[in-house]
Amino acid sequence: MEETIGRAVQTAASRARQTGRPVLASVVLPLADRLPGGAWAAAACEALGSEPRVVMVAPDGGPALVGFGVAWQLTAEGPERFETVRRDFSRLAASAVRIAGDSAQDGEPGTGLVAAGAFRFDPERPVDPGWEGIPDAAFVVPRLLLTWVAPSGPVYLTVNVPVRPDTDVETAVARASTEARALVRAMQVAHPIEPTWEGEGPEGQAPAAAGRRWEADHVVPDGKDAEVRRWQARVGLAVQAIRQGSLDKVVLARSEEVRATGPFDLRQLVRALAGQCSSSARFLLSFGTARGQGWWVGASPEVLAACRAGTELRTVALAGSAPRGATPQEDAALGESLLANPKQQAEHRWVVEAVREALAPLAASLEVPQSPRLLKLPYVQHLCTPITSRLRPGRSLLDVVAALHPTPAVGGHPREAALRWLREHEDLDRGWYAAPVGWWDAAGNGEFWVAIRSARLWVDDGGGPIRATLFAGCGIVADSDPHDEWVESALKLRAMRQLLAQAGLLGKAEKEEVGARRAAI
Ligand SMILES: C=C(O[C@H]1C=CC=C(C(=O)O)[C@@H]1O)C(=O)O
Repeated sequence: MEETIGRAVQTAASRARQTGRPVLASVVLPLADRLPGGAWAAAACEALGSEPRVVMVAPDGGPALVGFGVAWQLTAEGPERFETVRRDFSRLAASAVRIAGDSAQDGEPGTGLVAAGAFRFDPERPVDPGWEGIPDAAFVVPRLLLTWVAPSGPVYLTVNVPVRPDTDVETAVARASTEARALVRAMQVAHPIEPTWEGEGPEGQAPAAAGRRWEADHVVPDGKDAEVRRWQARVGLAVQAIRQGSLDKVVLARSEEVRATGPFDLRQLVRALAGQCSSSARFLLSFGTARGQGWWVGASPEVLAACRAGTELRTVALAGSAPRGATPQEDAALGESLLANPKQQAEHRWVVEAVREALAPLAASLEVPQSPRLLKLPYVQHLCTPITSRLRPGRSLLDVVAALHPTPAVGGHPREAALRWLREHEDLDRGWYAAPVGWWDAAGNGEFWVAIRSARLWVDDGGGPIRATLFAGCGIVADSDPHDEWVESALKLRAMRQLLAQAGLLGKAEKEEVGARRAAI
């Protein structure tokens, strides 16, 4: 290992001295042939005692990435944020020294040069204090990166070393090798963490736990009347604007502030994330804010764009929601009526059409099913249309992300009218909520998800309990009912409340509910 890292750093140092600019040395090493599913979380929890900077786990057995430290940072501001980080990353990759050591495969998805991070939803909206100092695009190339190409497939370790013209090669190699060895040792003793509950039953099967059907009186907490009224008034305004013809659909979001009642342990949070619904992409990013240390976590069911080898493209239209039923019969009936509901179908169709339109110049041969299917999650079921295609030559995943965001699943239709309406009426800075979160690599692979079912956690500089802001939104169309939309948003917030409860951050009542769910499954 040390020899391979040494070779890469030595070459990068010569290149850096020649050009007078920093160069990244990147080495990919196979770590083990096979490690059981769930081990990605163990690595993050046990390794080094240092906290992971990024955790990104694709749904349903896609690649899982756990990154430590920062070798390179890519940031950008403003509407051009997608193009800026794409260009900066391409430059970085063009000058980098890359070695796939031993029997490591060059170009395995999510190995080597990988940038992981998040974008701001709307750079044109004024920034609230909670998001102050956080760039509109914030990506890192981690110093150490563990990649599970598939849950029980090979595991790779990438070591990235930034090398400046004046870097002392010996010191840089020794440091990188020591860090890498410590991580490998930690991995050997790490115990895989299996998900504590998978969250959803197989499609068509009703969830086993009682109480999954959240009626309005369960989800409207005491003392929140004023908030409910404010929300309903805003939904009313949106419906009015739609009926007057200024837009067809707008997705209205709200947030919920929670103060932790238990101590914060990042390992617990990562464990809880591992236990989240496996048909959602799990992500965790740690970042510094003006207020102190922060984390951005979520379990999103919505793929914005995923790409393999620079060509194969996958996205999904996800919009239209119903609760889960308490019995298989009720669950199936709720699903059937969602599929047959013209309001929900219209809400969904705007997304499918917008995806078609946005992809037309970027991708060829779009495959779009005639009608949506159901995606069943622990508390809600959605209308879902998976879309596949091939990128046209010269186009990149970041071009697709820029073109798709925000889809009418999180913004509205027409896009610009919806964004203008939101800037004026939504009393919330979404920050990274509902914006693309994900990673891409130098070999044309990458995955971006829409950061819904997400929460921002932070601890003030002075210490004290962790605070969390949970986000959820609902698509509003001409015949939306403000009360139903409140219930729907409360159901969506449940995913993150459960996560916080499982991480030991929320109180007894939430924990008991999780306990009941586990017992029932
Ligand atoms: C905006 C969110 O959900 C979107 C994704 C699926 C279904 C949605 C809906 O039915 O409104 C939303 O478009 C959210 O969860 O915060």
